[in-house]
Amino acid sequence: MPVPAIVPYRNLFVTGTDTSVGKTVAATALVHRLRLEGLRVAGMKPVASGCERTPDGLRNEDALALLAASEPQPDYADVNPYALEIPTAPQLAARAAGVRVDPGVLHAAHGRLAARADVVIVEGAGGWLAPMDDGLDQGDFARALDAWVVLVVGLRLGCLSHARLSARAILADGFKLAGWIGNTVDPAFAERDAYVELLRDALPAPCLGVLPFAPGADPAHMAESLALP
Ligand SMILES: Nc1ncnc2c1ncn2[C@@H]1O[C@H](COP(=O)(O)OP(=O)(O)OP(=O)(O)O)[C@@H](O)[C@H]1O
Ligand SMILES: C[C@H](N)[C@H](N)CCCCCC(=O)O
Ligand SMILES: [Mg+2]
Repeated sequence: MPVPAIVPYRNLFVTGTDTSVGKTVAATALVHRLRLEGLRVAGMKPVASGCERTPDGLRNEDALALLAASEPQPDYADVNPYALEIPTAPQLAARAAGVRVDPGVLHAAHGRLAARADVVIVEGAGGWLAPMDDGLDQGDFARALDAWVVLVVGLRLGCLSHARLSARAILADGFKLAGWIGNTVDPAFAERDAYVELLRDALPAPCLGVLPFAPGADPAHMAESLALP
C-alpha cells in the first residue's frame, strides 16, 4: 500500500529514554493524533514483557491500550505477537517462557496490521538499545519496516543525557528521528519548562509536544497536545 498523502511514513517506531517514561501514553496519543487526520491507524507492541493471565491468554496492558486506540480494530495476536508473562527484560522473559522471538512472526503480524491501516505505530520495549531478544535489536525490526523513530523523553533529572544518548544512537543506527515528545512524569520537577528548552536546543529533531502530568488521561485528549510527526 502506498504512503498516505498526508504523511511521508507508513510506520512510526516509538522509543523512549527508558522504561516507564510514557511510551505507551505517547504512542496511544499519536494513534489518536493521526486518526484526527482521517487516517486508519494501528498500534503494535511486538514484544511485551509483563502480561496477565486471562481466559483469552496472556494480555499486556500496553498492547491493550494500543488496540483500544486503533481504528479499525485489529486482532490482539497481531498487535502483540509475543506476550511474555514476566515483567523484565524481554530476553529474560522470553527465556523464562521457553520461546525465541522470531522476526518472521513479527513481520507477518505487522503485515496484517499494515494491510488494514495507513500508519502503524510500533511501541518498543524499554529504551532504544534494550534488545527484543538475544541477538535481536529493536532497530532490526524498525529498519525492516523503514520506520521513522519518535523519542519519548521522561522529563526528570537525568533526562538530558538519556535523551542525547538515545538520539545519538538512533541517528547512528541510520534512522530518521521524526521528533521527540516530552512527558511530564514528575509533577514536582520544578525545572520542567527549562529542561524542555534545553532539549529543544540539544536534540536534532523537532519537539512534537509536551504531555501534561495527567494520571489516567484519555489518550484522545492527550493527542491535542501533539503536532503531527
Ligand atoms: N503524563 C503522564 N501523567 C501521569 N501519569 C503518566 C504520564 N505518563 C505516564 N504516566 C504513568 O507512568 C507509568 C509509565 O508510563 P508508560 O506505561 O506509558 O511508560 P512506558 O515507557 O510505556 O513503559 P514500558 O517500558 O513498560 O513500556 C504508567 O503508570 C502511566 O500511566
Ligand atoms: C517490564 C517493563 N515494564 C518493560 N516492559 C520492559 C523493560 C525492559 C528494560 C530492559 C533494560 O533493562 O534496558
Ligand atoms: Mg509501554
